[in-house]
Amino acid sequence: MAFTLLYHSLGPKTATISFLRHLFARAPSPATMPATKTKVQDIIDENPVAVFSKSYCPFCRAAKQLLSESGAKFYSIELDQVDDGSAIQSTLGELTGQTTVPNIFIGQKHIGGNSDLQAQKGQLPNLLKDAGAV
Ligand SMILES: N[C@@H](CCC(=O)N[C@@H](CS)C(=O)NCC(=O)O)C(=O)O
Repeated sequence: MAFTLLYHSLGPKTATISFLRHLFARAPSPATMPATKTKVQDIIDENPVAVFSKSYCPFCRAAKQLLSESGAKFYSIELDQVDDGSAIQSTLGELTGQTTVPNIFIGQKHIGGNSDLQAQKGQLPNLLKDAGAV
């Protein structure tokens, strides 16, 4: 209907370009999809420790190992094994400025990646206690 109106008022070529532009301008990118943003925020809010991870990532393994050795209960999601993994990763990029995994939150506070977690090893017991993760 919208295309027919455009076709008659603008002509076939301009109508096609205009219609396509309209379609793509309205399509939200995965990162801006409200459902993904809500899902990411819920994961952060509902878990004392949240690790956004990938199953094959050695940095993710090291981060989860340190958390386990520290006695922390943590939530982790493997972004390479879920359908919305890349949308979640984009949303995390918007939220934290970090586009790599692992992307770690303790007590709703953004810690960063594995190197950031390892650098906070000394403060980790207190951080985990304050967050209610141990
Ligand atoms: N310095 C970072 C390195 C993290 C990193 O390079 N992760 C890789 C996966 S092993 C990554 O996110 N690559 C981009 C991607 O998977 O999209 C850290 O310590 O966390």
